[in-house]
Amino acid sequence: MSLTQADARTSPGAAAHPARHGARLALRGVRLGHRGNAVLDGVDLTVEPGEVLAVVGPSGCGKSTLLRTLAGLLPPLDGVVEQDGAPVRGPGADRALVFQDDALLPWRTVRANVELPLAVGRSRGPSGEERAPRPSRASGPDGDGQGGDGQGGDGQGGDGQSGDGQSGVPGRTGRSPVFDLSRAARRARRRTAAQWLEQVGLDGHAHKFPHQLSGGQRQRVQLARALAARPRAVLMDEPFGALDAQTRAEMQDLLVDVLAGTGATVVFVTHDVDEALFLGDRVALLGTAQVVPVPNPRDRGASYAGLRQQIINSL
Ligand SMILES: Nc1ncnc2c1ncn2[C@@H]1O[C@H](COP(=O)(O)OP(=O)(O)OP(=O)(O)O)[C@@H](O)[C@H]1O
Repeated sequence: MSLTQADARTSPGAAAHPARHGARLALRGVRLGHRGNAVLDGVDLTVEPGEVLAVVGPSGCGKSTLLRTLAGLLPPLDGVVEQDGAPVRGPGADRALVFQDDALLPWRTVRANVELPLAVGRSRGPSGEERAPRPSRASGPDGDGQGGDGQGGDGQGGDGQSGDGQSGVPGRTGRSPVFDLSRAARRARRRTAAQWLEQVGLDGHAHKFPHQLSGGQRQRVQLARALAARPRAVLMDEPFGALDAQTRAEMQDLLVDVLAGTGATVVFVTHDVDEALFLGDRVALLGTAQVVPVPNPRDRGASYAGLRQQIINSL
């Protein structure tokens, strides 16, 4: 199974954001599975930067296993998993995961959930010291996502109600540069989260808790959280599988919108053939070890009777 270079016209945001490109993900001769039991063998698959690869296949064929292997959560039983030519040896902030299951932290507000990867992804210098956050760019969510990365320590409340959460940091009367940077970073995180929540149509919901949202709204929060830290790859495991048809279509459109400009590479597992044909530049059919290109990705007007049947036959 192999993928070749994606059509540049269909790479989401590639032209709009040439400096921030997606990761190239590759599986080379990979045998993957759980506890020594292979689910798929001899997998050779390359996902090009900025490409959306939809993955379909019969239940139990290994779609989630493939995604977890790409994420670095599951080591391959054999072969090599690479990101930009370097072996993937574990999970990384560069690769965000979005699941069907509600993976939001129920005790954190919507905004605190979106801030989470920014806080976790704090940057440290070679000797472990906190580093200054990079200056934020005011050009929208994509512009300053890293601005909030510089510092963590927002506590579990995560809503700015808690302290800086950094031991040994001087108080207000004795501010050190570290303290000031931390405050700036916290503001940047909050600003980034607010921008992403606006981007996914949830401004006004920032202070709610996940249980106060609908299923579609919770998926929007997951999307905002996944993209807030500007990952170079987004790995999505049936993210819209539990939604009704109309909400699902809205989420597909939203996904296309929010990916535009990020340049992120996307691997999108789905059971829905039409979803795969709408979102994917290509569709990987795990059941038959084929990868088929989609002529007009993300075009609601496109219809592919033959291709659709080929995919259905592979399931
Ligand atoms: N944690 C695990 N430990 C052992 N075996 C597992 C584990 N997770 C999945 N498997 C097995 O690996 C195989 C592939 O599972 P996987 O979840 O990747 O399939 P899938 O294609 O995503 O299925 P579905 O479409 O039903 O979600 C199955 O036989 C499953 O039983």
